[in-house]
Amino acid sequence: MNLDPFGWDSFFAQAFAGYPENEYAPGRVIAEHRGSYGVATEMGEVAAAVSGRLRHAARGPADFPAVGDWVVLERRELPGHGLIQAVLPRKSRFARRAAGGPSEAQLVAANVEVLFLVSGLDGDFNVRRIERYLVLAWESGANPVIVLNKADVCSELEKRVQAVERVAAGVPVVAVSAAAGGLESLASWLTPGRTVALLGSSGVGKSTIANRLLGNPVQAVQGVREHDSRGRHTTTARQLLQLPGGALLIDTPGMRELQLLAGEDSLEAAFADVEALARRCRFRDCSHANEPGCAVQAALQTGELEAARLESYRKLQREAAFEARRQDRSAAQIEKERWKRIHKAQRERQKP
Ligand SMILES: Nc1nc2c(ncn2[C@@H]2O[C@H](COP(=O)(O)OP(=O)(O)OP(=O)(O)O)[C@@H](O)[C@H]2O)c(=O)[nH]1
Ligand SMILES: [Zn+2]
Repeated sequence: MNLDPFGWDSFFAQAFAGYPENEYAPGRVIAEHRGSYGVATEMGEVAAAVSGRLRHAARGPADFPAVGDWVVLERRELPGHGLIQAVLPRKSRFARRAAGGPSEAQLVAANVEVLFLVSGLDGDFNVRRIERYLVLAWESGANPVIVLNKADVCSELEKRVQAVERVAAGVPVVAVSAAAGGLESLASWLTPGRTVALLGSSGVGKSTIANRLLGNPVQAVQGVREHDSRGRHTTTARQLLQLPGGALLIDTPGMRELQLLAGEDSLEAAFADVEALARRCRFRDCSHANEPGCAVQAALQTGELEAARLESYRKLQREAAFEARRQDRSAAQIEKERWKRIHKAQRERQKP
């Protein structure tokens, strides 16, 4: 099987070049179930597990494979058994706080190239929330595209698109209606072999868009997710899906739980306008409260900067600072958790 349709390219080929081809084969993680992986390889899809070597070398959850990762498999074990020896460098990564305890980031997806940030144009419309998602996008390394859905029920379309464009800093903004119209305006990002993902709050239409992109409603129901009796989503195993046009969609439940886990750098990227103003303040450590010569306050006066945007930036800065303190754990604690994981894995293996 040719791996190009799964997104194999020169970036990954170069990373794989260090592994002898007669011993190792590359593959892409297309599904993850507690500790085991579905991996697409030249020999077809295999069920795979991480090797003891990888497990022991891992410094944290982020060193384990995630959906979308390209991994290095032991060739002699294929196609019957996939043994993952290494994870190739990532183009992008999406992390969330690991469940249970003060643990470090856990990956929910890797190597997303285009991230559709979905927002509703209906009563739920919220520019501040879009700002937050943009920070997340910059943090991940994927290229964001802002998708404003439900254009069919929006009476002030132009005004809202412009409001978003003002905070988007050059990120493309498209208005669509997944339910009523088509998604042709997303086509230019859906090129063969390119990996995309949808991110946005509950109810904005991510499932509707995913089903539309998948084209075949029957396949969409089976392949993506179904609403169970309680109206909640249940998920199936396949999490990296091939769209009819050849693009790849990562659709994992983990993406739904993503919260801001951003560093200062991505904040600065998302709020470059405020940063540029702050650099013009008279005092280097200006708090932009009531210092003389404050360019930020001046911009608020002229209306160049919206007070809500500044407040949003401050709030996100506080969160980032909190997160940084949380992640600043001692090496001993990381080591302790590593051993806990190893022992747990050993117990799992010993189960009949
Ligand atoms: N009017 C209108 N409604 C839409 C559109 N797209 C989706 N909806 C509706 O919005 C509701 C939520 O859509 P979903 O696709 O389930 O939203 P979601 O983002 O997947 O939500 P979660 O699964 O909770 O994360 C559904 O009732 C959809 O029918 C649209 O373009 N226009
Ligand atoms: Zn200032």
